[in-house]
Amino acid sequence: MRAMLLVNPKATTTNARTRNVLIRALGAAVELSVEETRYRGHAAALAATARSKGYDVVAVLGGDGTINETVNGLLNPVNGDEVPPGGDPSAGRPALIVIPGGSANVFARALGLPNDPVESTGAVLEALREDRRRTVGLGQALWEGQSRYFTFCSGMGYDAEVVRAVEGLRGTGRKATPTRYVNTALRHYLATDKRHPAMTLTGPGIPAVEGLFMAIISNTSPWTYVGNKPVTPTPWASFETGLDLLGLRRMGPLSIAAVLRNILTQSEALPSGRHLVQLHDEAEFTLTARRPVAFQLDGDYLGERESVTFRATPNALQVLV
Ligand SMILES: Nc1ncnc2c1ncn2[C@@H]1O[C@H](COP(=O)(O)OP(=O)(O)OP(=O)(O)O)[C@@H](O)[C@H]1O
Repeated sequence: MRAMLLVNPKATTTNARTRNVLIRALGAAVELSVEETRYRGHAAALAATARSKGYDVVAVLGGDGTINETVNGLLNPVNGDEVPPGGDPSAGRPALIVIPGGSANVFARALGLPNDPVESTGAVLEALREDRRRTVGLGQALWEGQSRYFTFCSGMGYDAEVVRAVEGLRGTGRKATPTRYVNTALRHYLATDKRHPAMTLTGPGIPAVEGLFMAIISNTSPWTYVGNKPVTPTPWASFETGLDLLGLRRMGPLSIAAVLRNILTQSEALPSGRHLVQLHDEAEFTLTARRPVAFQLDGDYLGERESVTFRATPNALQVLV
């Protein structure tokens, strides 16, 4: 079995020691080549190369950003590999292995891996030995002629504004800790527009909903973690179903407090409230906005957008887990 290991040396919790442990362990199990990512977007290019060269596995040591790039590289179409009708699209792509080396590691943890690179290495070695694969669906966001896949979530509105603010802080050298996210979210709540909702939700077979301030789009649950605590605004979302959505039509302190109480304390029940909009297991929907609204995907800020379509991509990848 041929595997390419992609290491982001700049990811928050990746260091030379875990990198070496992983290289030794994986190298004993498969024919391994190792690549370090050198710049933003490099993981996507390397993963696309691994796919076109017929590698069986692409392993990633890094955070959710590097995993997102890798997945997008793996899903790039390669000439002549169209899936026959009824075929399994995941079968023609290298399988994915993830080892958490970032700050939040939501994708790895949502797959059930321990949030520790050495322990996760043990778990994926066992999966390799037993050829234990899970086929997962992905989300896809499409806007202005562009598209990008996401592994766990996307969002428009307040949560994307918080992602943008944290990215700004990281640009000044500060790390993205859970405390920094929470503090930034609290501070930014005072600044965000709580009076003029901009978004409308539409989709095939979905009654149009106007007046949304923010929307969380999920491909799995949890949406994120605060430390070890899962945060579950869309508790029914899963890698095996279509996309879920939680939209907010009010941003007042009481409405927000009720949502926070729900999503921090309940893990299985849907958040309740008349100001909430919920979708479960949908194939496609679109958010349009009457002014540009902040947009994020797998925790990566992608600018302000006026219309984004979200689409489920079933059976996109096999993950060794
Ligand atoms: N050598 C590099 N120098 C600078 N940036 C890099 C390099 N390699 C990859 N990147 C970029 O770093 C970004 C963040 O990396 P990654 O997601 O792996 O770690 P993280 O930010 O610590 O984790 P998380 O996404 O969980 O917060 C990625 O989007 C990737 O494009």
